[in-house]
Amino acid sequence: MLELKNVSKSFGSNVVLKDISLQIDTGEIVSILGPSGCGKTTLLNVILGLTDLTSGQIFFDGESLSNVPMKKRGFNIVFQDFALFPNLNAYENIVYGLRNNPQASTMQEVRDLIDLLDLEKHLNKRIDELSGGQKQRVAIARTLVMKPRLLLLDEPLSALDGMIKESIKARIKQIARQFNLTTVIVTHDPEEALSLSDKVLILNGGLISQYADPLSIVHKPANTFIKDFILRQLTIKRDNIFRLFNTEIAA
Ligand SMILES: Nc1ncnc2c1ncn2[C@@H]1O[C@H](COP(=O)(O)OP(=O)(O)OP(=O)(O)O)[C@@H](O)[C@H]1O
Repeated sequence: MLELKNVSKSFGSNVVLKDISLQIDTGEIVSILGPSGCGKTTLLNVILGLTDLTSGQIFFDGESLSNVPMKKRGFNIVFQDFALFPNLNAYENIVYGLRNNPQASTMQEVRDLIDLLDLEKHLNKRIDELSGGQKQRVAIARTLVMKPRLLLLDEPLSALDGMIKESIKARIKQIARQFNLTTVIVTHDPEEALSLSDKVLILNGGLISQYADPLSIVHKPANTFIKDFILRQLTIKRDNIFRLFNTEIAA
């Protein structure tokens, strides 16, 4: 279980995270959702250990991470731009981390991941020969071979469209379930957050606006920000699609 207790973060006089307390159970998928600049990436970086806290504490399975540096946390992140090595092919990217840590995964486990992410036919391709969805799957495989205790994903779907997005969503869910892997995802898209996650953490101005399961957010919004910002986007989308499907074509 990941637990944040009264976490705050300031950059100079800019207070970006304000007294964030929450728990994420092992194996849960949690999305961090909110408008631009509300502190989503900062919260992800604070969990990862890339950014120091100003105050508060983070615990993982009861252990305080206050003095645990990023490399020793056993957490791993997939960055928004995938950060793949352009001079290596897809396979070399996937196994890159095993160079210094060969015991992290067996070759059979690597093969199983390649299979799970349907990457077999792309292994010899250069990174610039891969589509966005294929790059994303290589980036996820590269992270999973290291067997992270916690998987962090920064806007994993924002560069993808249509059915590719749906297929990556399904794979993220499958991975979290299969490996019982706690997964934290940053997104600015309410539909994505509510359809992908067990729980959604909605931030507004660095404060928790609501932290609940998707159905509670939709049916019991905690405040006007959730109603006016988050739910309004969804109802407009729903109504647009509903109108299209319910309008007859003139004969
Ligand atoms: N290293 C930094 N130094 C100074 N200020 C920073 C730093 N990182 C983030 N900030 C500030 O913290 C605030 C929150 O930024 P953050 O990137 O966490 O927001 P976000 O919700 O992820 O935004 P977006 O959706 O636009 O990526 C912003 O005002 C930003 O300018």
